[in-house]
Amino acid sequence: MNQSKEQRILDFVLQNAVRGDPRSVVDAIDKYCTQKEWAMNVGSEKGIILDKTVEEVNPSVALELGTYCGYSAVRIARLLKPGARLLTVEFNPEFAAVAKQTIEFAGVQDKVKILEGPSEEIIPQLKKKYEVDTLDFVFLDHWKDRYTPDTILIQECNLLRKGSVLLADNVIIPGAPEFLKYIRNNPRFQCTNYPSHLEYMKAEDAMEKAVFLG
Ligand SMILES: Nc1ncc2ncn(CCCCCNC(=O)c3cc(-c4ccc(F)cc4)cc(O)c3O)c2n1
Ligand SMILES: [Mg+2]
Repeated sequence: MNQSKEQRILDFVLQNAVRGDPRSVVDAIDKYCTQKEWAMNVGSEKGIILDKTVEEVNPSVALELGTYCGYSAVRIARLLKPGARLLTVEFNPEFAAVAKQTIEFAGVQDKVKILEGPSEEIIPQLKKKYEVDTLDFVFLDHWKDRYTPDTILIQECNLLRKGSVLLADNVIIPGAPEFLKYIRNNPRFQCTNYPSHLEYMKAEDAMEKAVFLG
């Protein structure tokens, strides 16, 4: 049965990156997706915005919605302090399997837990089943029309604390206009827009940061 694009990306990582070196895994995926096949990883330019935000927040508990091949999970996990952890949600089992191998090859598996299922099911389980008190950082990179309902659900589940940071990918392409309207008009969030470009392309994109004010 012929390979998926995600399998081809993983094979390229296994053959071109260095086991235990997260930077080499990130660079290998960026190289493959620049030279061979486009894929919806956050990419190197928006990845720097992600890195800077993670370093600023220095989260003990981080949540990612939309794991895909594990590119941003590796980017986030490599920056986490000892004992800190990333929970990443992916409902496509094939993507989750590729991400698991990418994360293990990078050597960050002890910091990352892949939760398979739709975000709307997983989020209400975080406190009891996954022993989360509050989330310090949330990276939204899943269905763009789930950004708003999941941000509301995260608040309803009492998962945010004063200073929790949300960072949303793709607010221009594919776009999350309803999320921007919701979050920018919500007095409980302080928003900042970071213009950038669609991964591996010249088209304009942006990320939106929203700090929960409590
Ligand atoms: N609820 C729930 N819970 C858990 C889940 N796990 C996965 N999903 C489904 C997520 C499906 C992938 C989401 N990501 C994107 O769609 C995406 C697209 C583009 C893009 C595409 C074509 C273009 F021409 C231009 C830009 C670029 C990006 O950077 C993107 O992130 C879940 N859903
Ligand atoms: Mg994205």
